Amino acid sequence: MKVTVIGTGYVGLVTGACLSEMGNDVVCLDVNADKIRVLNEGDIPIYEPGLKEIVQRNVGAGRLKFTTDAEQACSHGTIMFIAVGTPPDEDGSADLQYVVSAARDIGRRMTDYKVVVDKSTVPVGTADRVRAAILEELANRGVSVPFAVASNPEFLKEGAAVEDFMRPDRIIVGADDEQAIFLMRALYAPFVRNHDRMLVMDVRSAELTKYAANAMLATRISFMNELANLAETVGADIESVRVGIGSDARIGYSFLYAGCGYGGSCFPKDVKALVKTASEHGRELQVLTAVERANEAQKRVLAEKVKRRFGEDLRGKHFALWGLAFKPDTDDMRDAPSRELVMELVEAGATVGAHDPVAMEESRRVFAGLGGVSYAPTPLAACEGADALIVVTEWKAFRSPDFAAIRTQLRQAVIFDGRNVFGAELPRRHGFEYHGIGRC
Ligand SMILES: NC(=O)C1=CN([C@@H]2O[C@H](COP(=O)(O)OP(=O)(O)OC[C@H]3O[C@@H](n4cnc5c(N)ncnc54)[C@H](O)[C@@H]3O)[C@@H](O)[C@H]2O)C=CC1
Ligand SMILES: O=C(O)[C@H]1O[C@H](OP(=O)(O)OP(=O)(O)OC[C@H]2O[C@@H](n3ccc(=O)[nH]c3=O)[C@H](O)[C@@H]2O)[C@H](O)[C@@H](O)[C@@H]1O
Repeated sequence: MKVTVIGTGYVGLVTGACLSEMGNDVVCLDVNADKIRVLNEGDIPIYEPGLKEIVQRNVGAGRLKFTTDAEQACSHGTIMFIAVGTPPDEDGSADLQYVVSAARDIGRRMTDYKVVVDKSTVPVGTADRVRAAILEELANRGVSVPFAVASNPEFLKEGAAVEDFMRPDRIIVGADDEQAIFLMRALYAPFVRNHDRMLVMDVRSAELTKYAANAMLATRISFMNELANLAETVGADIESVRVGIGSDARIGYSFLYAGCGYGGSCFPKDVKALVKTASEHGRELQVLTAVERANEAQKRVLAEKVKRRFGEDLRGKHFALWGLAFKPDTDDMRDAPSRELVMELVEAGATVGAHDPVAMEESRRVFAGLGGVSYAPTPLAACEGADALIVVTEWKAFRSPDFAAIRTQLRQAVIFDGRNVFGAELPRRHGFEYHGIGRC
């Protein structure tokens, strides 16, 4: 099938690459010429396990092309995915300017039937705005071309994006046009071969399903983080509590890890956007408002622990930081808890020596101009001369460290474990003072 993907970020690039891997003829469009140049040179602009190989294979096979030429891209696909960013506006609502601009790009050029698919995470009612923008452009041209607008939200996780796209739990399609539903079923059939996991529903329900999923996951995390803080106060261990409740099949184990707050480009912005959508319709989402507030507070927990231990004035103190990305297996630092932590430490006068397996380049960009942050080539090197080790991201490479070697590097044997990767016992046996999240 001929497919166009507008936007080659985490979602667009994975979508285009995986669809071409299944034999589709895909053209990916982006306004960012640097990204397209990198892609055309056979590299990928993000770190995502397994993606580069798929991109290279399908570019080589001629099934995957990258362009900045809207004319070429918009005349190509029968199915036109919109996978551009929907960042938070100042008031928390999703900024739809890129989605609408992509829709206009399509409307300005389409000459035959298209299924325009919202893959970006967009508030309820956006499909209507996309349809209106396309109709307006067609009217400007004085032509009438048939098209359908469908919603097909994406549920992939960064770091596991290819696996999630190739083996989805479900594929949600919101559409009311029979031809669009038929084409979407045909496109996704290879991804759900063993049993059909495509759920077709009305467009508004599909749009809301995406926010509901992210909001539910964020709620579980904030719930556990609040309980973790309580566990510390009452002398309980949140890890025991996690296993104790996760074993109830009605609850399950997923997304119950307490930590230093959820980050990334989606949970924070999507929770805010859903709260905003509700308020625009005169409704208050009390649970989600609290989820967001709890997460904001949780992102400060590590800095508070450090200050409780070393004092409010951190001048002359140096800290080793393991992990900058908002989660393992990505270089993405959007809304990462490390950002707030580094800012708070540096503002209090401390210096930071950081290590992350892939996000150090991104970090240099994020903290450009901020003094006091240096980078170490290995986790151990980051510990040299530090007053404590702080773990922010649970990369696998951090999970079984050589505690004896770390002790020789640190000035003081103190660990703050923002992701509970070590557990208390092992570091304590090595003579460390251990501060986890919700650990006794
Ligand atoms: N990052 C993730 O893990 C997931 C993201 N989403 C949603 O998918 C959407 C995209 O997210 P990301 O891929 O992370 O964003 P991103 O910021 O990585 O990529 C968006 C891309 O769209 C391009 N773009 C913007 N306007 C354009 C236009 N008019 N024409 C062509 N290209 C244009 C930008 O240059 C950029 O390369 C968002 O709505 C997000 O909430 C959904 C599921 C997972
Ligand atoms: O809409 C999106 O963009 C995506 O958002 C999340 O994916 P992602 O943000 O890539 O990563 P997650 O693995 O969900 O982690 C998000 C944050 O929650 C934190 N987290 C996760 C799980 C947990 O138990 N505890 C916890 O604190 C992580 O450390 C991370 O900061 C969802 O999991 C995806 O299904 C969704 O498609």
